[in-house]
Amino acid sequence: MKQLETDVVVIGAGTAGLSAYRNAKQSTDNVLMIEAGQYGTTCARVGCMPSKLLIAAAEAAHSVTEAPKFGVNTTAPQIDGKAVMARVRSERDRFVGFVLEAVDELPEQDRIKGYARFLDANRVQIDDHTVITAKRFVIATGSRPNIPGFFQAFGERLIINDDVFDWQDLPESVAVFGPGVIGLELGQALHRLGVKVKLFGVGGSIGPLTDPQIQDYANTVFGEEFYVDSDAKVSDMQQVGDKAQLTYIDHDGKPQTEQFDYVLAATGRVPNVDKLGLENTGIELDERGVPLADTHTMQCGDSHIFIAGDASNQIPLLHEAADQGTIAGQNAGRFPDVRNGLRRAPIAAVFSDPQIAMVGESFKQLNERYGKCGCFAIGEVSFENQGRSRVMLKNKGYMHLYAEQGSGLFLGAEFIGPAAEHIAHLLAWAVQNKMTVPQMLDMPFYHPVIEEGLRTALRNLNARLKFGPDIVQHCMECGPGA
Ligand SMILES: Cc1cc2nc3c(=O)[nH]c(=O)nc-3n(C[C@H](O)[C@H](O)[C@H](O)COP(=O)(O)OP(=O)(O)OC[C@H]3O[C@@H](n4cnc5c(N)ncnc54)[C@H](O)[C@@H]3O)c2cc1C
Ligand SMILES: NC(=O)c1ccc[n+]([C@@H]2O[C@H](COP(=O)([O-])OP(=O)(O)OC[C@H]3O[C@@H](n4cnc5c(N)ncnc54)[C@H](O)[C@@H]3O)[C@@H](O)[C@H]2O)c1
Repeated sequence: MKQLETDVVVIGAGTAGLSAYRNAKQSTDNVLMIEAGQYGTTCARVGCMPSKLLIAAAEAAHSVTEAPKFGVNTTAPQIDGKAVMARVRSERDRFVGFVLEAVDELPEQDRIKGYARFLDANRVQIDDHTVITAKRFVIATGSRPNIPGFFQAFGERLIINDDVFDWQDLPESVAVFGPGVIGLELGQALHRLGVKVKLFGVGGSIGPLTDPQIQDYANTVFGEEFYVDSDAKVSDMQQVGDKAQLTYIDHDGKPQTEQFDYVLAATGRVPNVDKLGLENTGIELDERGVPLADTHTMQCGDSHIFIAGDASNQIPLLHEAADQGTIAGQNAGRFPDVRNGLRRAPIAAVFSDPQIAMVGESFKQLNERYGKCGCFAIGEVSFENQGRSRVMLKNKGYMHLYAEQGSGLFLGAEFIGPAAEHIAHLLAWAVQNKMTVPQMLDMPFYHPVIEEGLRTALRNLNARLKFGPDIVQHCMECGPGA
């Protein structure tokens, strides 16, 4: 067994780990980064980027399908599944290539391949070849799909997102379990690419939404386009030959038995912390075995161990992994001088159509914080008659904005609608700058743009905060259709 000594060990070379490594190096040269799997990051290999590539192909197909509604007649789109998947894979490989180039540029002696496991609070063993003694650690081991055991009945017909992006061709049919972020994005994209898709959930939730009214709207909109049952009753799961078979109760209450080429499990993700030997470190874990870490320093208790990215189970998104990696890496590098890092306003977007976005505090978080004191107001707008959205035939959507009574402080938003990824940025910047609703209404709004819908919701919110009059229907100074 090889023995090494160093100042900082970073476990995991994903987005959080790479960022932690770079930042720790600013304080000490002695940093080792351990990677058990392939370099290239989850985001580039099997996450953000290939999913958006598949969605882009689906959008291209959908715009052809929609063209006759503008008087532009076309034949139905001819989808070449092999070509779709070839582009997904080749562009994905390009993105992965950039990461690999960056990793290659790091000093070879700093990179160790193998699975790291804590022997005690200052030693990790890598596979069966190396033991490293270190003064500080950053855990950046990411997450993996959480697959309920009963799905094993589908045998090799059961797949996860990783498998989709290695397809050589599109299948004929897929049952997707989990109408969360991954299930919605991939399920709708596959449907638009001509794959027969049925999307099953539990408990009625859809996407990351917590506001019941926006959830209902989302359930209706997606259900109008393809089969979505976010509170499904599914039984008799099994593999039959080369198909997955299941029985479900359809929207009319009738049992249906159906076969699919694949069952895609998109039922949430769990942090990769269970096989790390954390019990040997003495740090405090929550009920799910995840280290309790300060959200501003990423420090586990008052220990010399830091955590970042999906492993922390805080906010499993790419930009959060990068930020947490920066904070954890800086603090591990200069420990015991531990400092608070920048945590930005929460923002999340789902690349479905219509898109979904969450900004600041969610409806659920606000209710937990304020209880039933009536201390926050909700402003709303429907995008169904919003001018620019109707022009583009993108007029499906509903928005809720939240602000504090008395101060008018803008707190957050949940919405589904056109260009939600962009509007979410305006709103997140407003949250981070601690803007009030009147201040947001002082900002410029062009015409005709989707943001005019946001202005209507802000005006409605302003009135409900008792800061101004209710919105005027068909407001003339707003421009036609605003
Ligand atoms: C399908 C999908 C789509 C997504 N789309 C988006 C999106 O559009 N926008 C967005 O913001 N986020 C998206 N995400 C989430 C985003 O990909 C993750 O939040 C982010 O990649 C997490 O980065 P990380 O560094 O924590 O983990 P990873 O990049 O997974 O890195 C963890 C690394 O640790 C290694 N490792 C694990 N255990 C050990 C060990 N014991 N020893 C050594 N190495 C180990 C792993 O091999 C891995 O390389 C998506 C995720 C998925 C699955
Ligand atoms: N656009 C993005 O930013 C993006 C895209 C994809 C993934 N992600 C990240 O990845 C994370 C994981 O995504 P995810 O979609 O796997 O998780 P998720 O938590 O968003 O959704 C899981 C869904 O599965 C459902 N579910 C659980 N058990 C089920 C069962 N037995 N049968 C049917 N449904 C079941 C849940 O009710 C929920 O709707 C997300 O939280 C997000 O942070 C982000």
